[in-house]
Amino acid sequence: MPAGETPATIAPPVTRQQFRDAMACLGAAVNIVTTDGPAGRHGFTASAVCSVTDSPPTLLVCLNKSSSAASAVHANGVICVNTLAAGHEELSNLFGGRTPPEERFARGQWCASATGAPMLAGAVVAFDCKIVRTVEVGTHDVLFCEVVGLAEGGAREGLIYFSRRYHTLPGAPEA
Ligand SMILES: NC(=O)c1ccc[n+]([C@@H]2O[C@H](COP(=O)([O-])OP(=O)(O)OC[C@H]3O[C@@H](n4cnc5c(N)ncnc54)[C@H](O)[C@@H]3O)[C@@H](O)[C@H]2O)c1
Ligand SMILES: Cc1cc2c(cc1C)N(C[C@H](O)[C@H](O)[C@H](O)COP(=O)(O)O)c1[nH]c(=O)[nH]c(=O)c1N2
Repeated sequence: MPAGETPATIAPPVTRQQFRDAMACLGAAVNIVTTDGPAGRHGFTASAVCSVTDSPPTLLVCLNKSSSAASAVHANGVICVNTLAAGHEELSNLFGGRTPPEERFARGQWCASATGAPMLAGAVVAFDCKIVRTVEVGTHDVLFCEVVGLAEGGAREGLIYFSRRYHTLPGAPEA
């Protein structure tokens, strides 16, 4: 559409495909959300991650209820949100579905965070969290997560998912 023209509107009801096509226009950081505990180790790729409040430090993660990671996440009650860096595209796809959990962790270097959830060496940042509330909305559970620990991985270039593709973000200049 040429700049300055009125955008074409879509009449209700908005279909799933129309919604997805529109959401593909929103760039987002890519994260691997991990868990460990009595229900075992698991993880999934998530772009639906957002800051909620800084007091107490809280973020939210939207988790598809049909994900193979869902039961472990709920039972363990802890997650680590590992924000991916440039070069992590393959790892993102590996955690993006249809691979058994242990095969996912065969790639990348992982250590246990304070909550026990796997933390990725080389992530841009990692948020170690306890799940404090869960709200079910449609196909997803919205996990409200209190951040109990942080690790800055030191990776310089970021990774973003936009228009169904990965893009690299340049890092901040050296101080
Ligand atoms: N929030 C999510 O659950 C979510 C987000 C991104 C991608 N994905 C999954 O990753 C795969 C590839 O996605 P893609 O971006 O290349 O193409 P796509 O056409 O499946 O999705 C486009 C955009 O729509 C949104 N979306 C996709 N599936 C969704 C869902 N089930 N619930 C809510 N929002 C959803 C996301 O913002 C996504 O980037 C698909 O299987 C998709 O379902 C899921
Ligand atoms: C870039 C990108 C972004 C997302 C995803 C995928 C990819 C490639 N997926 C899908 C999710 O990772 C996938 O469904 C899980 O790995 C579960 O798959 P299995 O049920 O284990 O096969 C995903 N799922 C989810 O529940 N919330 C999310 O925010 C996202 N975001």
